[in-house]
Amino acid sequence: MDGRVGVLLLNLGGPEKLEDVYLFLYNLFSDPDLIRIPLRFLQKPIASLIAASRAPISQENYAMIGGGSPLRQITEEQAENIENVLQRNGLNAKVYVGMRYWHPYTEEAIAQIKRDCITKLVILPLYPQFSISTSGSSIKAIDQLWEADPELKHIERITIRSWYDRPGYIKAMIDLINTKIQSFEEPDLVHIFFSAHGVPVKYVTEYGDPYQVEMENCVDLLMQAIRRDHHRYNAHTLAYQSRVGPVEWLKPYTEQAIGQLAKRGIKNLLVVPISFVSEHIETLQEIDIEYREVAESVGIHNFDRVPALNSHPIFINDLAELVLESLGNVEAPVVPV
Ligand SMILES: C=CC1=C(C)c2cc3[nH]c(cc4nc(cc5[nH]c(cc1n2)c(C)c5CCC(=O)O)C(CCC(=O)O)=C4C)c(C)c3C=C
Ligand SMILES: [Fe+2]
Ligand SMILES: [Fe+2]
Repeated sequence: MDGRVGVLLLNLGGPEKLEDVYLFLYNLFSDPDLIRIPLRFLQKPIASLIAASRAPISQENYAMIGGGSPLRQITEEQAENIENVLQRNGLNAKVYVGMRYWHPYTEEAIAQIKRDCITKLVILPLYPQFSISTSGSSIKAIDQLWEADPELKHIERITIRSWYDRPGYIKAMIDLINTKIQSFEEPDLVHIFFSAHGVPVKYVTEYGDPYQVEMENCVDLLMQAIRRDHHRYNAHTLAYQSRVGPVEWLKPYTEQAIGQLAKRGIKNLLVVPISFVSEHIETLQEIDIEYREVAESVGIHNFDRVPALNSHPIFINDLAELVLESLGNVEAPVVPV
């Protein structure tokens, strides 16, 4: 292959220390793809107000998980592991991490990509399902960097939008779900509860975000695979967590759905975080602490969560294979880690 191949993993980023929380939130709320302030010149002043008002509660939450987000470390490990699988398959590519709202920022990654004289870049968002608010926002930021810098035009870009239907991703998820189901005393009675990160309803109804459809398809694929192994597992729910602000978000909301299931007599709940592939505050604090408390308070005492994929080998191999396929190298199956 001519030139040098790079792979850029996109992610959200998270504060590494409690002192970072305000600036991280300010970056997040300054993004018009995350909250749209109709008057553009008010975006930054309003972002600083919302960030200041949310910072204390957000800091409390980060304090509960050790004082910062583990996202950077996990994403850097994923990058290293994908790079190793690519190398083993004869592709001498370098894998970079570009975060939207914290270090290493996407801009920093692109600057390094330029210095490394990369000529072909595979852009791979670490969100299985596409949303305007996540992958969309990061891809747009990259487009803007390309428009602003003529030197970047020499780098060919291959952008992967979403990949929730990849067989390796599904297989790795099923592996984790099955292991957890078997750890319950009565595996047949386990209700599988998919908890996705929410978005405001108008993203789907007004802005055309495919997020909800991709999420529902993803759950269907996972349930089909689970039923192939265990014919009796029909019981599942998809709900949406982590809403912020006063507007309506996708429903059902996770905490309300847990209450409804308790009313139906469900006693065994296995939560599957589904919109994100790494541990972060929404799994470690919101599900493991907040939603566990909600479940306990309504009488669901057998409550567990499936771990995030992080560097699950089946998942890492699948992402490497996805990169190879996007480059047209499909002849050989990947040599696994
Ligand atoms: C697919 C995943 C995610 C979607 C969709 C998403 C949309 C979205 N998020 C906010 C507001 C906040 N998100 C925050 C943190 C955060 N968000 C995601 C993922 C998605 N967000 C993750 C993984 C994280 C945690 C990162 C980490 O620290 O590890 C936060 C800050 C935390 C807090 O204060 O609760 C906010 C705020 C909106 C408004 C939105 C859709 C429009
Ligand atoms: Fe979020
Ligand atoms: Fe949250």
